Amino acid sequence: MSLTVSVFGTGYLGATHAAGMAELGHTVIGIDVDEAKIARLSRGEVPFFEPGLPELIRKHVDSGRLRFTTDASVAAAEADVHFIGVGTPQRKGENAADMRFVDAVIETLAPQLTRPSVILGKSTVPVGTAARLAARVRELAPVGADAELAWNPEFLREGFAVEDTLRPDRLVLGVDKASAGRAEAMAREVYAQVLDRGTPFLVTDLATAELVKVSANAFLATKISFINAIAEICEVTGADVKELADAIGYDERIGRKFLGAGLGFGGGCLPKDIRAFQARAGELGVGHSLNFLREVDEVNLRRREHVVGLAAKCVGGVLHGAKVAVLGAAFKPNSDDVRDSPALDAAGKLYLAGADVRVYDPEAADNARAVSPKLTYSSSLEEACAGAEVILVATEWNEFKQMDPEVVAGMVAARKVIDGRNCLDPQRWIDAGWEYHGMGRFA
Ligand SMILES: NC(=O)c1ccc[n+]([C@@H]2O[C@H](COP(=O)([O-])OP(=O)(O)OC[C@H]3O[C@@H](n4cnc5c(N)ncnc54)[C@H](O)[C@@H]3O)[C@@H](O)[C@H]2O)c1
Ligand SMILES: O=c1ccn([C@@H]2O[C@H](COP(=O)(O)OP(=O)(O)O[C@H]3O[C@H](CO)[C@@H](O)[C@H](O)[C@H]3O)[C@@H](O)[C@H]2O)c(=O)[nH]1
Repeated sequence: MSLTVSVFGTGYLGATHAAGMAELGHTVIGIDVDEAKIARLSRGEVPFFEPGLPELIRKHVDSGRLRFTTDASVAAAEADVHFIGVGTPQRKGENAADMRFVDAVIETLAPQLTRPSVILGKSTVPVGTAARLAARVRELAPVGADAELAWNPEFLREGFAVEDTLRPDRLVLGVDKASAGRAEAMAREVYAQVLDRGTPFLVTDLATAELVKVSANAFLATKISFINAIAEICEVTGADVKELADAIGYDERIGRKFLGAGLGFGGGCLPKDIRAFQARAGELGVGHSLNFLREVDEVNLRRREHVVGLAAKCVGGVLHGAKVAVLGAAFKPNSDDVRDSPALDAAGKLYLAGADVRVYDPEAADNARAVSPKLTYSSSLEEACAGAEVILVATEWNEFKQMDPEVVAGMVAARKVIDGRNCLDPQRWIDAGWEYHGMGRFA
């Protein structure tokens, strides 16, 4: 059945979710407080880089099934179900999540709910948030208990956001067990097409659903820091972390995915989510349970220092005045997101050490310039590498993986490369006369 759906927040998650819901056959209203973003989306333009999303947004804006507005009352009047996909960033100077945006949606929307409705939260939130908001909705909504709130965490990956939205590994729904069950029935209708394919659908209580999300991200972050800690050992023993990861990854209990050693994890999710999780555990009096996440964070941040140290070694110990090409600014390829990007952080550290840094990223330069305006950005690989004394590959874009070491040799002042993502073929670069440094291999 076709429903009318609203999505509050049209950022990386919300815009993709809105387009995905339209693709599933629903009529969708995307709502944001950012007027410029809404204006662009209304023209069928996507304000960020996400493969496949522009096509999907344009398709459904053109068909009339997807529209965008800053007016929340349109959603309240028309939609059967409201998704919340606004940001929950790290609070300045603290580990905890900033809940202002989620709270603002509830305070704006709930008083306007004059007909039976369901609110499904998708944002990543501290455990306990959904129960608090469910009570607040009952208090504020003119329809009272006929407005139900449930939590439906999102697991999409940037770069694969459309695919992950339309074909998720699983759907999780946390419901208020005391409610009338409207939320579960509505979620089953919204996701009918996805469920018909046999996608696992787990219905839990509110706290479990919230914890599933942050536990998944904590596990992924831990897996990456585990292999990076092993990489540190490989670096002092001459062992090869990639061969090691292959070998342990064949054990199905371990698995090869997320054992990519390198510059570590960044982005708008993993770093802030492990910090918010620790903060929440502390509030609950069980901070000790997640002490290991502090170490996960520390291992991760050490990788950024490590590449700066390697770059210094490559230029004879003195970074001041040394020409360094940093290839990549996005936190991962196929995204223009620079939130907590290891690439940009490493570039900033090199700059602060006095290096003459040139950053090149095929998609993320504008976002990078906005957060790190003092860095120098190149508009091509050639421009960044011209005269470089060392190259740091910081994001594994295809353009960098496919570089021909013979060709790049013609651009640089010295054949020295740091492969911060272990994405180059070391032997090929060594054969072309390069000094090659990997992460946890060819150290
Ligand atoms: N980015 C991802 O890949 C991803 C995946 C899963 C979960 N999440 C979670 O989803 C949430 C959103 O993340 P994001 O990356 O899309 O953030 P984002 O910053 O890209 O987007 C958030 C949007 O919310 C808008 N907003 C703020 N206040 C609002 C309000 N009161 N009403 C309407 N819109 C409002 C902002 O203007 C912005 O456009 C976070 O909790 C994040 O942890 C993100
Ligand atoms: O083996 C690996 C895998 C990833 N990374 C890094 O880890 C970060 C995060 O990567 P990824 O998880 O692919 O990106 P996100 O798009 O941030 O997705 C994560 O965060 C989202 C927001 O919560 C969740 O929905 C996703 O399931 C979860 O994978 C990036 O900097 C990667 O470079 C590594 O260093 N080594």
